[in-house]
Amino acid sequence: MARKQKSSPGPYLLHLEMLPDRIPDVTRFPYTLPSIRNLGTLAFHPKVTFLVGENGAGKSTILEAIAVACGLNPEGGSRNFNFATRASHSSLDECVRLARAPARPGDSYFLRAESFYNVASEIERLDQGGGGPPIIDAYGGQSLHEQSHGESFFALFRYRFRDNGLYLMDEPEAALSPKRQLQFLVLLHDYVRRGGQFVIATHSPIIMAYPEARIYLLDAGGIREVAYTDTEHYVITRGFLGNPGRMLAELLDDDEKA
Ligand SMILES: Nc1ncnc2c1ncn2[C@@H]1O[C@H](COP(=O)(O)OP(=O)(O)OP(=O)(O)O)[C@@H](O)[C@H]1O
Repeated sequence: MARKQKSSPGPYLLHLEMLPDRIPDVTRFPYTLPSIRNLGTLAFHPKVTFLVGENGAGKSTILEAIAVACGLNPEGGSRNFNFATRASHSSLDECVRLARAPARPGDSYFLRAESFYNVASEIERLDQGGGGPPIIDAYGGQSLHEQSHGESFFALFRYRFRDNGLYLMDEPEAALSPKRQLQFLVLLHDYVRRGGQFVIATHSPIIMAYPEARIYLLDAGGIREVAYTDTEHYVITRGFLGNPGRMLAELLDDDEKA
């Protein structure tokens, strides 16, 4: 009988490489997106890789392809989840190659903020079936549906993640207050020290400040690495908070716009 390989600290993912020969139709989604057309090779940071960019730039599409290539459910969850509530995910996972390091993660999980509700429902459905310890115990024991959106996210980060884990997260900040986003950074740092590797799509200027990370910006030109202080998220937030009155006056000056 094959023995389960022991987990060891990351990194687990080295790079993602586009295989242009496998693209079925360059005129169709997702290959029309500049970030995907020009994906080339995306080298992961050994600890944390951030994907940032405007709404619709293709961050979720790329993260989903990484998740599926890792054997995770495109709608989110651990390897044990295989529910599907929507028709299909993109075919991008079939047109990329994921280069892996020799180390094996002891745990992997795909958090999609947009479908975390469905993950919570699936946990309840599986736990109603009985047999074995309740899955919800790994999330702190309290039904995720009976907690606020932010509390349930935080229960996942705090209780469910493990040492030597590979974690893919799509907008983990979606439900978190600024204070909880700071606490998220503390947890992130702890999991990184315990061997974890993360790939995170985010709009949060707080979360993307994590220092042991690489930031990739997806835009009309494709994908490129950027410094934290060069991101629009940092520049716009800093400009706004530095002088909200001035920026509001510029934005809301009806006379000038009319
Ligand atoms: N199944 C689909 N068919 C056609 N177009 C799609 C499909 N799914 C997503 N798109 C489009 O592809 C683009 C990229 O979507 P994606 O969700 O990857 O963006 P994103 O960078 O994660 O955006 P956001 O920051 O808003 O979450 C969007 O313009 C979206 O409308």
